Amino acid sequence: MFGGLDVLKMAIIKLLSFVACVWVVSTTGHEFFSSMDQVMQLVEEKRNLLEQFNSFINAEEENLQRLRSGLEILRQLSYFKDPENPTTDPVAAYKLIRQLRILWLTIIITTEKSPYIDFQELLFSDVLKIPSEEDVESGALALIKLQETYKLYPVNLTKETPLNEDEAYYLGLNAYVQDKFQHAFHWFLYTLIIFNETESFNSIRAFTKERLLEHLGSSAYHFGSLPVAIYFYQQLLKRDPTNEDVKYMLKLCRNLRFYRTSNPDIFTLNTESTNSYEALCRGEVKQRTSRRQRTLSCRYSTGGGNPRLILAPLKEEIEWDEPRIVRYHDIISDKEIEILKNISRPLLSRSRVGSGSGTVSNIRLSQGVFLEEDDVVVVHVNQRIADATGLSMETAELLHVQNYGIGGRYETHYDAGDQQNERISTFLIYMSDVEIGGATVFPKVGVALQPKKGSAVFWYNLHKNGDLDLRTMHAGCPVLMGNKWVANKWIHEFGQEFIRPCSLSEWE
Ligand SMILES: O=C(O)CCC(=O)C(=O)O
Ligand SMILES: [Fe+2]
Repeated sequence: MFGGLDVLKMAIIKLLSFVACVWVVSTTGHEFFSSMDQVMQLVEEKRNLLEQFNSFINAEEENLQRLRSGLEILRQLSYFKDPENPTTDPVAAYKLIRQLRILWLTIIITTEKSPYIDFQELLFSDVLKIPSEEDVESGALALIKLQETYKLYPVNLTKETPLNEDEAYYLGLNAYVQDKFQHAFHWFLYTLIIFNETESFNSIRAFTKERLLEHLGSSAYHFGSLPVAIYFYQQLLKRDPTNEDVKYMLKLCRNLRFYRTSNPDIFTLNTESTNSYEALCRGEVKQRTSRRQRTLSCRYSTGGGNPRLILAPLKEEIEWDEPRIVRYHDIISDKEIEILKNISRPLLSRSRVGSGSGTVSNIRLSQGVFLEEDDVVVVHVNQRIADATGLSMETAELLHVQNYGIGGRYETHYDAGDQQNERISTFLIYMSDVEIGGATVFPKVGVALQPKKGSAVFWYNLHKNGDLDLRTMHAGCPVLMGNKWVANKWIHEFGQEFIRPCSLSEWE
């Protein structure tokens, strides 16, 4: 059938890697898409590349000039002027030999390697940080994931930054190979609209209209929307009447229509919640929970008479009662945040999940770093966490700074597992606001906490008896717009015995 789905998929995968190869110059092993801050630093890389590229073109122009004058000299040589009647004058012979030799050497040198060798060296060095093929591909998948979570059509997603046909087509292909046929269809449709507007301009594209129609038909077919598939296959057949594969697909779709009872609407994204995590990320908080949230209170806290807090009490807000989630406002200043970001920037690397050194996973799209107490700001922040929570930092982990990238997120997880000396509690500092998305959500209890720069949220992951509190399952929602920075302090059980006495009760 139609070359078979697998064949079509293989062809798409090949095309994807081809497109990525064309777009991407080199792979430096440096990852961009998982940190918005790293993406923003690409502006600097672009400026550097622009300057070097300009110098390269100037040098190449000079080189061409030299080659042209060499060609002119060759033409002028009397020997070449009259090959029928070559001269026997020894001086002319010597002159010819010498000039030819010099010219030959010049040609060799000027054609063999670029006069501006520094540029080539720069292109293939680690100095210039260029996005890798994986960056382009993962960035595309992150955009599709954003569409899924926030139910976005291509027009919604591209409101700020329109995409050209090739970019949109590439996103369609990425969605298609991930079996996300509805999103693939919408990207191909978006591509078709631009294609039709620009068809007369004869622009160079990575695909043909026939290919696009085939993908539209195929995405609709796999989604189960047979009438739409038939429509696009018909369009394709009009342009390519002898295409046997299309005739076969048309026949197949028409036959299947008799047996299928459902006809899913490919044009409308289903806004019913697929899971409560995504619904919370979209701000769909239940009436009941939002009312309960409103009854919770705010107060000034001195951490039970902590001398450091008597003069500057903390602004404490109860965000949720069970499990208790407390927000501390203005726990860290903008200046301290800038310092923490500056220390972290050069040290960031892709976040991992799991025990030990962990593994890179799409569940957690961000870059992070654990900060030693080398800087006084890190020491002060750790001290403030100790003051606010009243807990010992003796066995706590180092302060972990995180920056999220394109569609950056951390899907539902528990901070604690079932090891010894578990993470008894989490102190999560928001080091930025987030324009859209990026909330911290607790799907089991229906809580969504919006990042607010300078504030922090705190909760216990364990009951007093040491068992995991299942209600603390949480997630960092995908960032739709903004550059989200957080800092985590994970506080462990050991050392808290006399501060938070354990309980034998099953319920505490
Ligand atoms: O960024 C967030 O909102 C949550 C981060 C988180 O849960 C974590 O890093 O463990
Ligand atoms: Fe977490």
